[in-house]
Amino acid sequence: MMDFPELALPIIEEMREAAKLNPANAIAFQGSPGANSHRAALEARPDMAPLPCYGFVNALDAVKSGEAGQAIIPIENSHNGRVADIHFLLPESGLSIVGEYFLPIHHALMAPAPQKDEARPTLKSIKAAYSHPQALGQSRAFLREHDIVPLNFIDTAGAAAHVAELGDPTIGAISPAISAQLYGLDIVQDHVEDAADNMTRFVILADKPTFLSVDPSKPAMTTFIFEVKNIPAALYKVLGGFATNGVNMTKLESYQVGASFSATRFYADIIGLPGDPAVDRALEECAFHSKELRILGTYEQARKRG
Ligand SMILES: O=C(O)C(=O)Cc1ccccc1
Repeated sequence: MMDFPELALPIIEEMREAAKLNPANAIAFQGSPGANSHRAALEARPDMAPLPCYGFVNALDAVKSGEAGQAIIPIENSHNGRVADIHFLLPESGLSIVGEYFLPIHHALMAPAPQKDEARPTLKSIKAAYSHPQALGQSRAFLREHDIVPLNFIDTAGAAAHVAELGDPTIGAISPAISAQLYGLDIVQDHVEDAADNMTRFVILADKPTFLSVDPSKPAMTTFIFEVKNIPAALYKVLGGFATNGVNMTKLESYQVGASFSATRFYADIIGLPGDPAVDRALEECAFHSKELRILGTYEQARKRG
């Protein structure tokens, strides 16, 4: 299936109409109404109209085509690692990171409400549950403990709508509690995430960087990708530049480019912004040892680091 569940369509249509009134003031997110990304959009940009998009690529395309002024995308989770493959998507999209947002995440297990004199769904009666792979990963121990088979769906709220459409009381969804209300499901158990401090970091994207509007007196982050030259110790030398200039790197991830497995690209976050002499020197050294260096964005910290 390459489209939203039918049950979600009336709400989506309403949200699309609202976003169309002023596209520059719309913020695209991936998933059906009620998804975590929807809540992140409402909290991070309360004055903007959230625009639901089926996949991450559709959310980025909405910004590129001018249907939305910004997009909000989950990139990493405190307990389950990478979320969207933003490493691939973002450099290709040509968009810039203009902000970040941290959202505490809670999941509920829900299932179709009983018809007439049917029994209410219980932990024992649910055999399988649909959700976004991240939500399933964040509830792994809970699912195992209750012998519930995890089934992938493109987003958590869409999973809830899908389960409501299936109407099978043995098949549940792991989704934010609000989805139960939106799609008419029963909450079997709330807070099924394995870690109470489950947190997801989102990035906010736009077609123009906000580098010049970042207040230099406020703590900022800079995100960039680089591909080191294929010589021994190139990464060591790049990191040396950040070390000697006292620039704090808070994230470094590697990923393969193409099928040769010899070209490794890195995705990094540092504290600070270009224009600061220490950051400029470290980035210059990084560029010297790299085939490619691209800044994806400089933005104010949503949360103090270090
Ligand atoms: O499917 C959703 O609800 C999303 O927004 C993606 C997601 C899933 C789990 C945690 C954070 C974000």
